[in-house]
Amino acid sequence: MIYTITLNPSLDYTVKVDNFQIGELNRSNEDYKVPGGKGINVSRVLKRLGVDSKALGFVGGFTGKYIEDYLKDEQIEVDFVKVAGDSRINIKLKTDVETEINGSGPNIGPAEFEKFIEKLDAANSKDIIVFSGSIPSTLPATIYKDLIEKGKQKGTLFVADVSGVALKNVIEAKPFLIKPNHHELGELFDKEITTIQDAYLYGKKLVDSGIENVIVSMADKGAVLITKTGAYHANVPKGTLVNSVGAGDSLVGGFLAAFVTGAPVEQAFRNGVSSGSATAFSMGLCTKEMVSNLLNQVKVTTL
Ligand SMILES: Nc1ncnc2c1ncn2[C@@H]1O[C@H](COP(=O)(O)OP(=O)(O)O)[C@@H](O)[C@H]1O
Ligand SMILES: O=P(O)(O)OC[C@H]1O[C@](O)(COP(=O)(O)O)[C@@H](O)[C@@H]1O
Repeated sequence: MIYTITLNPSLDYTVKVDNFQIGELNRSNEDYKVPGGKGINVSRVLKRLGVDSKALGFVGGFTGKYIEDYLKDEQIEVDFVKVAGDSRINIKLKTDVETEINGSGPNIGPAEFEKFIEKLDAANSKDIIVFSGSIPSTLPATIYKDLIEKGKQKGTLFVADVSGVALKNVIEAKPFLIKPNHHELGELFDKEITTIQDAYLYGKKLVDSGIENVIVSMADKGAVLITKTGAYHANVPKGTLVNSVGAGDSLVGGFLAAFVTGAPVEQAFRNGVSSGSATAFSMGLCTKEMVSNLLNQVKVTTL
């Protein structure tokens, strides 16, 4: 089973405004709501690619109910711990550029945290746990690291798509795979990373430190995969950027969907990049059809 963990789920509210004027009354041309949060997006992409997963984390209030109902409608198994406050609303403003405002999310108390840990304790050596997204301020900043160290003793595989301090901490626990984007990798090393060569150099440092696989996603420059035995670059297919929200989560989902069928990591990586681009070229998340249509344009080359 794949468990996706979203500690701070969201209702993503996307608003399209042509000719946006700051400080004025603007009216949207189009707006829509979807459940969000990185782990939830991974579960939704996995489902679209034909792979089941279980979504864990914390939800609360009317927004939490919306998130849970939406996922159930998509036949995604959920096992969220309920909290008293409302799950956050993240605003994705689409003008001539993309602007995001992510909320802080509800408080999580010790009893709720304990319930979550019990649910996660069910995972065993056949399972994959995906930790994605920000850590609510009421939880320990080392939560991902602590849980990886504990779970690795049981043989569970861990994937992490996190940033900032959480990424720093997670690295110490040496998960099976991490997927920073080039900004997040740059922040980690206090260096601006813009080239494939730099993504490789700094990603390699992480593999040398003991992480098995590192994928550095680079938006329209594709992605770099570094493993213990090799390094690869994947280009992106041709297409028009429609929406980059969830592109990174789609890469992770696409990777895992292929990996669980027994595909080697380089092949899973190719499927991940195709999935990321399929999402970038769509208004919502990728579909299986789009991912397979774009796949033959994604070439994986050895670095
Ligand atoms: N403008 C784009 N054109 C084509 N593919 C894209 C674009 N932006 C993102 N992608 C795809 O999505 C993947 C993840 O995107 P990225 O923006 O690096 O991740 P994140 O959402 O985590 O910041 C990329 O590796 C690529 O496959
Ligand atoms: O937990 P964070 O870092 O605030 O991120 C949450 C946001 O990330 C997303 O999961 C999108 O992530 P990516 O664009 O990196 O794939 C949104 O759905 C959500 O609003």
